[in-house]
Amino acid sequence: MSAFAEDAATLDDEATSRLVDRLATQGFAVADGLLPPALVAGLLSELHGLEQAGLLSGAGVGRDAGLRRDGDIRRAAIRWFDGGTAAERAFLALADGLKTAINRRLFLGLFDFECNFIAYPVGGFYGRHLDSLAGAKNRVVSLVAYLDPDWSAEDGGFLRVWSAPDDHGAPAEAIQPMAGRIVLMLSEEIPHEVLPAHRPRHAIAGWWRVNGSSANRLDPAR
Ligand SMILES: O=C(O)CCC(=O)C(=O)O
Ligand SMILES: [Fe+2]
Repeated sequence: MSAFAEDAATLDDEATSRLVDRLATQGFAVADGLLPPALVAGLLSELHGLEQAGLLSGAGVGRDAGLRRDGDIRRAAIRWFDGGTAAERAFLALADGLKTAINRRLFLGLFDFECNFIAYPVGGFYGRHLDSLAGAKNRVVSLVAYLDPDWSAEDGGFLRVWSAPDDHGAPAEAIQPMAGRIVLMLSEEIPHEVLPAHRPRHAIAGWWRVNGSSANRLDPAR
């Protein structure tokens, strides 16, 4: 019955290879139109349901350890995917297709994928960070997907990205979190931040990791 049957969601080959090319040359890449609109709507309504049911954690009120740990850098609430809905499974299937395309182009040996919903309240933000800390070779490529329709520039919440860990100049790009837009970043290379959102902001963030045995041989052939 769902409009996003798992097997119906396939990636457009050309758009995917353009995206992965830009990831390879630039360290990050943005694409619109790869996620089917019905899937984006389904994921947003799932996230709204989780919010209403009080099933997100770290909602910015300082009650749990996770929030105390990063409360200064992030004001948002999350929920890990458990693959329990058709929308999650369809998204994971698309992520798997992206993984194949990235591995083919960059030889990164991406292996598994973890991902969470993120809900930023009004005033929510995420300070500048790298998704993978130096020395911890875990997260190699980051994927962010945006879910909110009609996001305007006045709504804030831009994702600012820099081109290298030691780049403290002006951001390379400020990405407006439009519904259906996805962003890929090399997790160890691209610092990024989420500017304060002026309306509730809904996203998915996921990370591909390498498996243990290849974790010390990260060498994008470029
Ligand atoms: O919400 C976003 O745009 C980015 C989220 C992010 O950077 C993260 O979860 O690591
Ligand atoms: Fe991040």
